[in-house]
Formats: sequence, structure tokens, C-alpha cells
Amino acid sequence: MENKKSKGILERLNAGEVVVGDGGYVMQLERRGYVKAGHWTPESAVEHPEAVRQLHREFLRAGADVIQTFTFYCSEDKLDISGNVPNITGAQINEAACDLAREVANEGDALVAGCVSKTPCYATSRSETDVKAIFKKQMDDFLKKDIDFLIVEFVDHVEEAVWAVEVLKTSGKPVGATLCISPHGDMEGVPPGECAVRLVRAGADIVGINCHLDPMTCVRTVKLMKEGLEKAGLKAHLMIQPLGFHTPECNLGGYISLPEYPFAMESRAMTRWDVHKYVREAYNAGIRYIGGCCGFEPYHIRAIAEELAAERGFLPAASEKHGPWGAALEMHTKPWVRARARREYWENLLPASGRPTCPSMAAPADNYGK
Ligand code: MET
Ligand SMILES: [Zn+2]
Repeated sequence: MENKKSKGILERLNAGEVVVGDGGYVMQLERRGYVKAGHWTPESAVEHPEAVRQLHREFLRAGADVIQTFTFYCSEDKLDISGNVPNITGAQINEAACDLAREVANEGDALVAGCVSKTPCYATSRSETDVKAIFKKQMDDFLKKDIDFLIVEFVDHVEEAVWAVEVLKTSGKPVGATLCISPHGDMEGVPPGECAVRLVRAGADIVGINCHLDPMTCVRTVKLMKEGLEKAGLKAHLMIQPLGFHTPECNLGGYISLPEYPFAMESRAMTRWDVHKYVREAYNAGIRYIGGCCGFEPYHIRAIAEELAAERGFLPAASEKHGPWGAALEMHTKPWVRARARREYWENLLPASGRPTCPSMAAPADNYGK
């Protein structure tokens, strides 16, 4: 299939453009009936391509400039342990996912990012040779297809992320690396600033944070990464793809430590107006690749694109069905609803949960990684 993109990821970022990322696939497709929680493997790229294609399309229509391949946890060691897909190989899933991402990316001017994530092999063996062989295999699957750049995501030990970057750099493609860590640092206690330095020295062109924690916490962590890079005299682009959930009480383990994870997260969902605040904060921190992870649905991505409409110079296609700051309510028949067609109303609203006996905060477990 022809690759129609106008500019690569680094051309865009080097030119100072904002790049809007896409949202969370595994969690959204679990809710839609195409991913099994616990396993979180992406066999639907082969079994139900129409479901994956549709979600890619919705993120594209919402304004995403990058379509990530639906290849989360798609290393052979993870697929083996998971045992969820006895008749489908990792290579089949990786290749099908690349085709789906390319097909949809070419419906707009989006880029395709081939994505790898943390491996069970690292957790059990810490073997650089074995872990690197796993990343190399997944990368080779991607390179049979037409991808624009590569992303290492959802890694909580910087050592493993560095190994992934070292492998992916051999492709000659740009590499982004996002850790799923808190402001306290990675699982070995390596602070975010030091993590960023190690990733950039390993060859990452873009560094940042994804998943595990809410947007404002992730912005704080990326700021620490930026400070670390500045102190070391290094330069890299910054990226952020946080949870679409409020997790103010979370510790190192992030959302996985919450009693509501993963089947009762709904009451923590970000509103589109929360996303506006997050995006402005991220932009002001100097982050230019701004997207989402688990919990981010297409309307959240549209909110990113709408908050950044002035900087980008255009609105996404999905904004045809959305007036800015509730403007479409101006034609509502009820005057008290019409009165909500203004920014101050939505910006200052404190949404009720509708659950009178529920706590607003939970007690997260503190045994992550043990
Ligand atoms: N890009 C991956 C996805 O959205 C990240 C998952 S993090 C658990 O499926
Ligand atoms: Zn996630």
C-alpha cells in the first residue's frame, strides 16, 4: 500500500508543529468485546480487523496525526504465557496490525508508528540478549511493512526501555520512548530526569510518559525528564500519552493498584473539558507530541485537537459535529440548557458522580512490582 504522508515525525516536530497522538486501544477494545482483560493481547488485528480499523478511523477523524499499530504485548513470549491465541502467531498479528494502521493513516495525512511494549522475558530473566532478541523479532515484523517510526511504550524499568531503543534504532527509523512511571522514577528508583538521559543516550529521538497515571501527574513526570535532559545538555522532543482517568491518590503502580482496575474505572473518566486543561498544561511545559492512553476515547482526542486548533491552524473532521465549548447548545429548546453554551460553564463545572455512598478516593495497594 502506498505511503502518502507529507512529512515525517521528526520533520513535524523539528518544525515546531504539534503532533496529536491517538488514544487507548486495548482498554477501549476490551469494552467493545474484542480484547480479553488480564491477557490484553491484540489478536483482534487478525480475528476482527473491522473492529480495530473502526477505532483507528475514529481517532483519525478526531484529529490524530499518528496511528499506533495495535501491537501491544505482541511479543512471542507474552503471547505464549497468555495462551489466549493458540492458532495465531505474533508475526501474523504484527503484520496485520501494520496493514490496518497504514490503511487508515492514508485516509488522512497521519503517520504509522510501530509499537513495542514491556516483555515478560525482562521480568523473569533480565537477560539483555534474550530481551533484545524479542524486540528485534517484533521490529523485523514491522519492517516487512511500511511504518514511519517506532515507539517503545509501557515500560517501567528504564533498563528494558534502553535495550528496546538500542534495537529499534538499528532500523534507521526515528524512535520514541515512553515509560509508564510516576514522578518518583522507575521501578528501580531511577529518577525521571536520569531515565530521560539514558533513553536519549541510547538513541531515542522523542521521550516521555504513557499510561499508568492521570494527565497532570504525567505532565509533572515529563517536566522532570525535561529538566534532566537540560542539565545533561541533551536535546530531545517530548511526548505524553497519559491515562484518561483521574488517579490523584495513586502511588508508583498507578491505576493497576486501584481497587477499581480494570472493570470499574468509569467513574474516574476524564471529561472532554478535563482534557482541555491537560493539553494546555502539557503544551506550556514544552511537550509537542500530545495524545492519550488507556481511557482515552475518540472524543478525548478531539478535545486535544480543539484545544490546539489555533496552534495547528485547523479543526479535525469530528469537530463538524461539535461546537467549541458547548456552542451547539445555543439552539436547544430549554433556556437553562441554552445557558450552558459557554466556556465558563463547562470549565468551572464540578461534575457529580451520582453515587451517593461512594468514596471520592480509594486506598490503592502499595505492592506493585512485588
Ligand atoms: N498503545 C497501547 C494501546 O493503546 C498502550 C496500552 S497501555 C496498557 O493499546
Ligand atoms: Zn495504557
